[in-house]
Amino acid sequence: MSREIRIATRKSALALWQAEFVKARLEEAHPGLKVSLVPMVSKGDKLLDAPLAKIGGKGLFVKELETALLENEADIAVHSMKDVPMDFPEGLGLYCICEREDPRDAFVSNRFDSLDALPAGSVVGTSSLRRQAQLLARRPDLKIQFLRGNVNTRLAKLDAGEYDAIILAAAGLIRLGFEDRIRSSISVEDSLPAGGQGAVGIECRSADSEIHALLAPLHHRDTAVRVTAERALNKHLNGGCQVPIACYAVLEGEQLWLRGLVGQPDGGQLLRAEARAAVADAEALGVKVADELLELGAGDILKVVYGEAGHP
Ligand SMILES: NCc1[nH]cc(CCC(=O)O)c1CC(=O)O
Repeated sequence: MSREIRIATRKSALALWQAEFVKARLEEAHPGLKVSLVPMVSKGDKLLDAPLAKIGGKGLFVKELETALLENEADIAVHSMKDVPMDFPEGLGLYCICEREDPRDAFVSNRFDSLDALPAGSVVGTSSLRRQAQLLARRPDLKIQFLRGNVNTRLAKLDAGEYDAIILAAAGLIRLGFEDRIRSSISVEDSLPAGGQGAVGIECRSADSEIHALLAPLHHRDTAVRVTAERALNKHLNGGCQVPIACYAVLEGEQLWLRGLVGQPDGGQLLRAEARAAVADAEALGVKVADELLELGAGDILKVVYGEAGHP
């Protein structure tokens, strides 16, 4: 194989880890293949200090990478599936989803072992409305304080004493070698994850069949069907990881079980729905659970959130 594969990637530690992971897997699957990284600074990284929901627009982290693909400056882009918008620009698509890492949220603290061990009034850092809604529903006494930045920055802010605990995706911590910082994993029952959490996906040009074939050994079918159902739910609710929508699918044999949740950011109300369907109906399952959430009143909650975040 004479061709080189160029991977467009953000420069954050997690993005670089994921790009290096895909590079290593590609080299392993295709001995002799040349794979290189094309690091770029994304608009989301430049705006790391502003609340994401307020600067608005899904996929802030993704756009620059897509431009590089369209302008043929790179061949593939590696994404956290949780951050990938539902729709792709003309000429691009998602052609590979790798095996999912731990999908749960993780409780990280230097003083306490778990959420339940936090004294009343403790300060918990997260800027995810999804995490905030579920935390406050269970522990209305907690104070949620805004926390952004990449994984290293967030841990540094915890260590500086600004928070009693912070909540992060377990997957990011594990990938970056910070597994020992996880004091307890929060069950999916207590904190339903964001759609796609823990999974890495690969975007490339739709016409580049040579790349599609090279990516095939990295594709993990079980993860892909689960994430397909989750993304269908998100898409139907016009959601992303910056809104209080959670969803999580698991396989029970050849049957998919999808749970979804929409919550008021203050935890006052959590709407839940779930359903099962055959793997072949993954997308329809996502739409079905989303529709059930809408019937329960999810639209009213999301209208307020989108309004505040400046969405249409
Ligand atoms: N929204 C940021 C983001 N996007 C992906 C991950 C890491 C975990 C994953 O792959 O889902 C994180 C950090 C976090 O939420 O703690």
